[in-house]
Amino acid sequence: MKKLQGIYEHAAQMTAKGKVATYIPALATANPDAFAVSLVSMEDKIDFGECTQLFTLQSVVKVFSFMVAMNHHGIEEILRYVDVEPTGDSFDSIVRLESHNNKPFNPMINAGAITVASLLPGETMYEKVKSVTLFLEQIIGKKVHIDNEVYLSEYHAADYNRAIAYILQANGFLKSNVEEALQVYLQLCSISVNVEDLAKMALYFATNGEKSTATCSKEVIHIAKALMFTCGMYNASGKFAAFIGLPAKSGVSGAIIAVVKNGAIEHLQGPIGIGIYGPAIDQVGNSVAGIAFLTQLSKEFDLFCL
Ligand SMILES: NC(=O)CC[C@H](N)C(=O)O
Repeated sequence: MKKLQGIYEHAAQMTAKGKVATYIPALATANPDAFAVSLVSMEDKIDFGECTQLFTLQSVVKVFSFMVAMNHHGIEEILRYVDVEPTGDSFDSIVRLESHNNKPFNPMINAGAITVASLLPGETMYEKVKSVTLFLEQIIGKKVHIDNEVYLSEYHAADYNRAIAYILQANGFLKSNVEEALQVYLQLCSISVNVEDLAKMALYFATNGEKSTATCSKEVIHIAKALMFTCGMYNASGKFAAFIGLPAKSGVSGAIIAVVKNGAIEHLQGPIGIGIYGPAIDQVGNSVAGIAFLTQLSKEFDLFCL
């Protein structure tokens, strides 16, 4: 345990180098020094820091809503609305909505995720949100709730996302109206979890969902993992793939999931899911302590997946 403890303690010091997100007012109240990590295998788990602390998923949810939409409509249909190509731009960038036939480049950027939100199964906003929360509840094994304060806070500061949604609608990529797509998207971003929940979400990918009641085709899980590897860490995804080498997804709340298909970390063996919460983020939007932790962890325990 000593090596892992050392990696955690070293990374915890890095929180000072980041800042909590403030563009969503409710996120600005997070404790910048918070840093919690959970690692789970099929048999065991290791936790560091305050593991019961709740926070919102933010962009981490994008992977799961994409999977629910693909499971429902089929891969080919979803690919008509959103591509699987990295952008190298920031997650909220609007510039490429005028290239590439106006199609969102991938479901990990806001444009793609808002499109996916409009495609979720269900007639109403409530049913669309429910389709994703149910999927997550099956993966985590407990009920999840939406943090209404964070949702409303972002909803009232959502000009940028609303602008993206209007462009998408004008170009024929939304299956619902702008407000509904936006509300579904923002409610999904506001799903509240702790790091152990995140670790279980990551373990789902590590095991290809094999022992879970959350059904998803293997092909969809593969696509989701490939997207995490190529686009999961915003416009730092290339560096993350090159220097850490794990499929991962982050959110501006400071959440990260990282997937170890087959590893040995202290007494954990085989598929391992990693969940991280460190709200002090860098300029790209990734948890500074989280990146520091995963960089050293991957190196010390030889986790590079390729
Ligand atoms: N990168 C993120 O986590 C972004 C999610 C956030 N809800 C937004 O749309 O801006």
